Amino acid sequence: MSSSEATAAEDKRLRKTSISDEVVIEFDDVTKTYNLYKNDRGRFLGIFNYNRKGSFLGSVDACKNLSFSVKKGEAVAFLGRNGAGKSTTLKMVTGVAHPTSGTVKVKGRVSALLELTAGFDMQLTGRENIALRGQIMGLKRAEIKELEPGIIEFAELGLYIDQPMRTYSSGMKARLGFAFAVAIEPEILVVDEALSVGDRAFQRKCIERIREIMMDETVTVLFVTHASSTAQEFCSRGIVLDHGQKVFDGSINDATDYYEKNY
Ligand SMILES: Nc1ncnc2c1ncn2[C@@H]1O[C@H](COP(=O)(O)OP(=O)(O)OP(=O)(O)O)[C@@H](O)[C@H]1O
Repeated sequence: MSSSEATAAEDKRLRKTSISDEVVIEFDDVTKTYNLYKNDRGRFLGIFNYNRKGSFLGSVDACKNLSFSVKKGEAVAFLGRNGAGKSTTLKMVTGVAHPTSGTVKVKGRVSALLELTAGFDMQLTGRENIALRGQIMGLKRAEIKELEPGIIEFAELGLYIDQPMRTYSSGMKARLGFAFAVAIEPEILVVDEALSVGDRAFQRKCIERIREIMMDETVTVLFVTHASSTAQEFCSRGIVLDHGQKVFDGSINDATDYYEKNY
């Protein structure tokens, strides 16, 4: 076997290779603008275009004229410096943020390993929050009941599963968030590399689980990173963002080269 064949074989072993032609994520000329105000009162009044007191400070385009599409089964790394617009892009995929102009189309069940504890009701127990999150995601009661034991087991919460979440440590909350996100068999998985869940032992377990999902050929993965070997290990494609704009889109090796040379 020649060295290029050996490299190709190695690539095949590590990265997802069967990518379908079906487009599951499409950004068309997307701009996301955040307005900045002196204080929360100004921000609130800004919603009604009422800012006579001059609390409007300016605006930031977190994403600017961003267009790209992702096919089912692709694993794409988003590279860029702090503030480049990576999180904002992913938030528009998960539906937490909406474009100021342009369109975002997403097809399939999205699971986000970003802000794991957002949306939990701290007065409810862990078990009740599983049901609540399931309902919000449109799952049927029977489906939630089926997922529940696996989530509880993965989160390792013991008796705390029936205690109000306000009594949980921050690591315990994140563990439940992670366990839920990976239990629902996502079709699109959004991962922030900076994600930290619980202690070291639990983090190892999470990384293992993320690896398993990422290797599933039918799952589309979006991965946020500051250029790392993990992205090269799992992703076949890299998109480099700079001040909200796409400045490179190509194979992961070319993308990390571009990023390392230019930033
Ligand atoms: N809610 C918000 N209100 C105002 N500005 C925001 C908001 N969210 C993001 N921004 C701004 O938008 C820009 C892009 O931010 P974003 O979080 O998407 O960058 P990032 O590439 O994920 O950065 P990092 O690597 O630091 O996580 C930054 O200038 C940031 O300050």
